[in-house]
Amino acid sequence: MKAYLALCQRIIDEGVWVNNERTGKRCLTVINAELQYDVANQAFPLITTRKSYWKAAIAELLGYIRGYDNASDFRALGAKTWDANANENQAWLNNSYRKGQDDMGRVYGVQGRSWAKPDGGVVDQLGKIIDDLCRGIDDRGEILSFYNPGEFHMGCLRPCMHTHTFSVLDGTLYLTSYQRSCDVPLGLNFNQIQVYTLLALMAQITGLKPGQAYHKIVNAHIYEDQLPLMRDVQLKREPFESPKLVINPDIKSLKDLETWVTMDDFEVIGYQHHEGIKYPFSV
Ligand SMILES: Nc1nc(=O)c2c([nH]1)NC[C@@H]1CN(c3ccc(C(=O)N[C@@H](CCC(=O)O)C(=O)O)cc3)CN21
Ligand SMILES: O=c1ccn([C@H]2C[C@H](O)[C@@H](COP(=O)(O)O)O2)c(=O)[nH]1
Repeated sequence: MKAYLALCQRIIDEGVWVNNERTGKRCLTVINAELQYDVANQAFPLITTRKSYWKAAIAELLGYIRGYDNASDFRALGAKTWDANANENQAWLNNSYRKGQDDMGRVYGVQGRSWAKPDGGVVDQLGKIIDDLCRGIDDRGEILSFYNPGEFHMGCLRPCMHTHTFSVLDGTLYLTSYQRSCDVPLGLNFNQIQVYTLLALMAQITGLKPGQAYHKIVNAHIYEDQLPLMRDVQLKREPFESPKLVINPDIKSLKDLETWVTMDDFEVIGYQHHEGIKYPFSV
């Protein structure tokens, strides 16, 4: 939580204004931020200086794991977060690849579970990683990449958190996650939860011990219409102690995650937080 607040303060102190053509807004921007989450010691990085909708963040992650390409599937799990990108962005609405209401196209989990091979067939990147890790194998290429430039034109948004690399050392699983673009007030609140939970879940289903999760961000920004709320409200508050995330221990495989897991299988204990803040969202 301290690292999150330090990044917000750094953007305010050192950020440079950048015009963003896609959203038509200006962003106060810094380059390069590195966060680390201690999954081994269950230090769940949940924001406490405002109410965080952590279940929606985990629902989003579960949707990526399942390879969802439709905002209605995310809604059914408990995340409304893809509604706007699927249905309100004019460039995507005009795109001939869009298959109708709620379609997100070939984004995130679609690439993670069924990356199209040039000679036909698909690659299930996540399935391969889990098979390897279950056998204690780290081939130094346990990489889950959503970043497929050849198919950007077939999706509503390029992935922001685009690559997750898993590593095993002495029976302990590590995760390094890379993010090219980060909406710090809204997106990072979710992305921190997702990086932590992805490592915790992968360790649980592969029988490895969870270690550290390293989160590397390139462009970290605050949109101009979010700045007053961040500077004058959220950053004036004192953080509370980190809560704990409890994951149902019956989740033991990728199949479990794909079939019966719901948000009821996740619980947060001891979440003390300040009042909610509604940040503007840019489509
Ligand atoms: N501009 C922008 N920022 C993002 O963070 C973002 C995108 N676009 N597009 C793709 C996904 C969708 N994500 C989102 C979308 C919405 C919220 C959001 O509105 N969060 C609110 C309420 C959440 C709820 O009620 O469930 C929040 O206060 O955190 C968060 C992340 C992250 N991504
Ligand atoms: O997981 C996510 C997904 C998206 N974001 C933010 C980062 C940017 O503000 C927008 C994406 O815009 P681009 O023009 O494609 O960079 O969404 C995030 O923070 N986390």
